[in-house]
Amino acid sequence: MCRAAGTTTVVPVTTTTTGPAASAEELTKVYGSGDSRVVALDAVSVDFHSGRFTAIMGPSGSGKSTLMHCVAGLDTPTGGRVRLGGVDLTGLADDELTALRRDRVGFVFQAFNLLPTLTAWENITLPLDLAGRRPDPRLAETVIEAVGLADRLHHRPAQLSGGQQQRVACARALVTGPEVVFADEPTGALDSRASADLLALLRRGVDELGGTVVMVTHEPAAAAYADRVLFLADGRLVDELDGPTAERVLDRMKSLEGAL
Ligand SMILES: Nc1ncnc2c1ncn2[C@@H]1O[C@H](COP(=O)(O)OP(=O)(O)OP(=O)(O)O)[C@@H](O)[C@H]1O
Repeated sequence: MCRAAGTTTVVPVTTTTTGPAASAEELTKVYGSGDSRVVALDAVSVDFHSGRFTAIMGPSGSGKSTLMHCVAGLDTPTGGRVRLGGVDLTGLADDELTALRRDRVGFVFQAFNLLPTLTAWENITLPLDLAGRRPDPRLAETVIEAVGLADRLHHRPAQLSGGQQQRVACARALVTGPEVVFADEPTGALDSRASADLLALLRRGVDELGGTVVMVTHEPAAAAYADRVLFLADGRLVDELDGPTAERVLDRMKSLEGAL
């Protein structure tokens, strides 16, 4: 799964720190061949700006997860380019991609993916331990305060509610100070109250920690926490909305689904 601390893989770092936190250029992903060929992404170009919260929406099968996985270095594109924190992912070897994900990216998945034998605190600091890094005390304190679990840090995941577990996963994603946090349906397994807490936490990660969040969601109310919503249909970027409200997102989704 993860690499042990002390491994020597070094991710190439460019000297440029301006520009988007991540970007895709003419990104194409094709699965299968012949009769089972599926074009999941069809020449998608998009920038994910630093310090912004972007939601990705679209009908089922439109390519949302594929886009996120390719930009996060979890999946390899068929064509086009991905840049993440100034690094061109094209042609990186597997161990370089692993190191890049470990050092520069945070993930929050629908299934919380916490290690059951570790406490909340040990789960939160696991990526740092694996990278042989110590938590930045100020960042750790801010994250723990934001997560609101100061009195639960020594509990194991089974002793926490689903909402609390997801907030631990979110803290784990934020505590490394990553270039981008990628969240794939992070509220999919939560009730509305726990969803609101989690989304507020991601929002604070952007507003107070200067993070960059990219989130795939089906829920207009969740997308309304973002600064910008991208809409995919049939593997193409077909629309976007700045300063979204749940109503406006729902309207766009209805017109998209009506057009299919
Ligand atoms: N590993 C795979 N092998 C073959 N086809 C795949 C694979 N992964 C995804 N696809 C196909 O690629 C297309 C896009 O899938 P993707 O999961 O990115 O869509 P999505 O918008 O995230 O869907 P959902 O909202 O249902 O999760 C779909 O037609 C899907 O069936």
